[in-house]
Amino acid sequence: MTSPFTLHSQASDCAARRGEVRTLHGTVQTPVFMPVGTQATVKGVTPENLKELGAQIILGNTYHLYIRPGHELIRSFGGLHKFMNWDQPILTDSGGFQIFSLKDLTKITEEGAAFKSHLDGSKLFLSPEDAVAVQEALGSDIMMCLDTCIPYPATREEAIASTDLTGRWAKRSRAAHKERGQLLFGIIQGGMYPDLRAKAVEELVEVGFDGYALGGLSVGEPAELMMEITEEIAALMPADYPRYLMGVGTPENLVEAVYRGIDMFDCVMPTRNARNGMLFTSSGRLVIKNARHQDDQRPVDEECDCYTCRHYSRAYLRHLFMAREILSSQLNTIHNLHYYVGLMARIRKAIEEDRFAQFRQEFYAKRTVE
Ligand SMILES: CNc1nc2cc3c(cc2[nH]1)N=C(N)NC3
Ligand SMILES: [Zn+2]
Repeated sequence: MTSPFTLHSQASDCAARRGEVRTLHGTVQTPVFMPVGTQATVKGVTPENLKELGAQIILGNTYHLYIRPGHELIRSFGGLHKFMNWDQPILTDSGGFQIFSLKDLTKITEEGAAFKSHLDGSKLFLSPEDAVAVQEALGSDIMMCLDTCIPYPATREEAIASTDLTGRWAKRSRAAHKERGQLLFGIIQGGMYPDLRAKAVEELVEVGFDGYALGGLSVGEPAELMMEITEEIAALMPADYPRYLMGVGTPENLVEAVYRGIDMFDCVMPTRNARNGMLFTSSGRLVIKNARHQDDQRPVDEECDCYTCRHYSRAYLRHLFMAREILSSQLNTIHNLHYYVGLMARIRKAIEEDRFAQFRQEFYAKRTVE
């Protein structure tokens, strides 16, 4: 198994590292934040917007695309890249998390997950092999194994049973994957039990994957617990392979997880919060509908050079939000994604110059409560 990851530099005073992941559609510089494009679109922005703000790689979702429009239709268009006009890397999540988020999940057996479509209630089934086949049809650069997500909180017995099943499914996913350049990442489950997670790392490394993801975090557990587990398990994940923390997180979470050795992140926060009028800035968060922005001529963030901050005032963005204008979501999303992607670029530079611990201190010093 040759790793797709190259380590460029390791921080001298913490676990942070600077690297790159080679994929079929290009090489991704890490640490990296991946904008979420669940249904073959990063909501509210075009691929050109994404390139302009510096996105290297985006996320798609197997469950959603399997349900609608269907992976066979996307395959007939030459895959997801052609279908959505994005020619850079795409990572597709396996759907494990979405299936487990469905309220009326029917049942999990050794064979796979039987569930009802959230669209029309039709009965569906995905085995680990199906999830690999769907992602091969989508043509994603990085595929995720189908896993079972453990709710928080969960008993140790529940965590053991679920984690063992995820391990057996991982073996089947690997066996089902035809080596065609697409990468396949394993997902480490184990709930909030570090010993179960450590065992899961060992088993997945034994099977052999192109990268390893920490799953089942950011599921409602306290942030301290998420960081504790991240710290302990990241140190056990192979240093010469990509480390991906799924579904995380706030800007602070990203800084703390990079500090502990994580390379890859995805989170709906910058895009979802943008649509809800919550904007990230270098000094903290800004709620655009707040009356104090009504006649404020300044941009969202004086330190930001994104398209939105170069052309529009807080007053105008507040007006668009209050009027429920479509442009509100577009401009707010451009700004928030630019902030997240820009934060990762500043983190990469700080690690290259071996001053990440100092960067981390300065990052917090600037955060005032908005
Ligand atoms: C928002 N929090 C979050 N935790 C996750 C955890 C997982 C995931 C997506 C997540 N998102 N996808 C998986 N396939 N498994 C684990
Ligand atoms: Zn901006």
